[in-house]
Amino acid sequence: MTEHTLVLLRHGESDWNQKNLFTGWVDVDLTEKGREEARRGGRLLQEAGLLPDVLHTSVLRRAITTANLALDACDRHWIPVRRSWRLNERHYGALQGLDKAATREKYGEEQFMLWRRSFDTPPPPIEPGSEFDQAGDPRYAGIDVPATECLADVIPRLMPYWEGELADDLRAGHTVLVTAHGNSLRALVKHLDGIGDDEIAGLNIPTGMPLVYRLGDDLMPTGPGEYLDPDAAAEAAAAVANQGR
Ligand SMILES: O=C(O)[C@@H](CO)OP(=O)(O)O
Repeated sequence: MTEHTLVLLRHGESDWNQKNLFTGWVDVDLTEKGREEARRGGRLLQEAGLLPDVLHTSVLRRAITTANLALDACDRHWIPVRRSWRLNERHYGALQGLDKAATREKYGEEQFMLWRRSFDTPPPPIEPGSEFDQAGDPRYAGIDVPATECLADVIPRLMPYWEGELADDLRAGHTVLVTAHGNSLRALVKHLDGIGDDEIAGLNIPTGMPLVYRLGDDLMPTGPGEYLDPDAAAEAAAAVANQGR
């Protein structure tokens, strides 16, 4: 059996993570802390001898910049890159741009958590033409930009990319780095770890922490995914879980 290596990396802290705003498809930048998280992610890869030889990113700046900084830190800035909107964060609908704590206060804990973490409750749809609507953005030309997405909506738009471009690179023997987002990575980890629709609410992906999977020929994990710095990852995942409190 050949082992295939997949490294998942959520982008470093973004401006809107720092401000505690729902982000989704809004193309915000990294904070200085987020940039340092990305560089540290790259150093962890280097120390572990896990040097990616192909990169896949979303089309959002926070994932692209994270990948650039991480790869620069491990001297892999030159590897081939593919980008896809299919790796984008889930679209947060009308919540994009809203403060998480104020939203929790206004709608209550239960509704807030249904929108944030339930498998199949989408946030209210974004108003067409409103400030954070991406419909006219040239990078999405020819794509039906969603008006909102729950995790159940992310899976069918992500899986063709997993089964296509990502599977091809993994099967070719490459060490594949995917830099993406909290919820697009939750969807991928749900598939890899076989997490049930109810249990997925408890999964939070920390920013800037490389998560490594060894996959068999069927491209399913041969063991649990492992964070390169498990203690820091657990602490950072708890901080994500507590956003809005
Ligand atoms: O706002 C978002 O787009 C996501 C990730 O930052 O937030 P949450 O963790 O609340 O799903």
